[in-house]
Amino acid sequence: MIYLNIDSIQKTYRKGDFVLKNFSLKIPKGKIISLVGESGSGKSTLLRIIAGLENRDSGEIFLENTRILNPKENLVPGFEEIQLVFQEYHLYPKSTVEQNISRPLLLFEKEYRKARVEKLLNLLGLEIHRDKLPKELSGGQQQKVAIGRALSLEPQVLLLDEPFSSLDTIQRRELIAELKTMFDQLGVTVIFVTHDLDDALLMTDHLVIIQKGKLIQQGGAKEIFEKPKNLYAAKLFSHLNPIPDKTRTYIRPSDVQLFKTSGIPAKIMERKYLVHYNQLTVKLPGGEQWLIEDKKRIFEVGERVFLKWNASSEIKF
Ligand SMILES: Nc1ncnc2c1ncn2[C@@H]1O[C@H](COP(=O)(O)OP(=O)(O)OP(=O)(O)O)[C@@H](O)[C@H]1O
Repeated sequence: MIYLNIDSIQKTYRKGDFVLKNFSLKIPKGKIISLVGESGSGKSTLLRIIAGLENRDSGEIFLENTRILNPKENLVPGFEEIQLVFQEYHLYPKSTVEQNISRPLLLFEKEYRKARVEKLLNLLGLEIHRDKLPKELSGGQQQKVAIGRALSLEPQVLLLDEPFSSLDTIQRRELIAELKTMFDQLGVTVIFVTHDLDDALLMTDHLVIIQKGKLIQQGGAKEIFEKPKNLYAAKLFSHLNPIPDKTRTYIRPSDVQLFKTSGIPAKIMERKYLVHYNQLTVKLPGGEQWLIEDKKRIFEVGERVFLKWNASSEIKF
């Protein structure tokens, strides 16, 4: 059943310059999706519109049967049921972790407030930090507090706008894995915005790809990897080598095999030691440069190699 219904949203900041174009997305209750797109593609604008914090030019947002009002229609913009978390934590610097999380609950009964804060401290693994000030926490811990505060009001929808981009890779990956488990336990519906596909996939396998304000493709990661709708969606997953003499046809570096004796000849121009393979830049007879993966790490710069691939791995648009 559709829970969050984003229907034909259009948005311009300047006349004629569409930031969101006819954007529609239907999300079931409790689903976690990752919204992926490059900088400037309209992701933050979309989240602010969903949260009722930004006016849309046309289109509607419904949370079940409740229409999300534009800020201009609402005395106090925003909705308790939909919480937005940004990269900047905006914690109260002179309040402890516990106080930061319980702050939105000031008008609630003491018993409820206490129980809710305990639950979140526990779920977020922050009990031992409860009396610390934000400046005594790591970036990841501070972001957990911000998420705890956003969750204190028991929102139905949590919108995460690149909240982990200031953290280092290891911190970020651990936090995403932890939070994903927590979101599943709470049954909260989540839209996670990122431009990093690895982060997106750690959170969920369900991707929504946005390009220049338009929804390009959505679905499971495997499905999009195997059948990308356009070059942009395909390139999110890996580099693409254009196949000479075949228009708009590409091959992924991971799908090219390297041989010492037969295949398409190429010369190794550059070699980079990456975590899982050596990345080779090779030059084809026509002068095209391709990226190739040498998984056995056996080829040297200057050597000649021969390339082969399965026609079924070619990607055509
Ligand atoms: N308040 C604003 N006034 C005018 N233009 C804006 C405003 N906010 C965003 N824009 C423009 O709208 C476009 C989309 O911006 P938005 O921040 O939504 O993209 P994004 O995908 O979230 O980018 P990023 O990943 O860099 O945060 C950009 O061209 C941006 O310059």
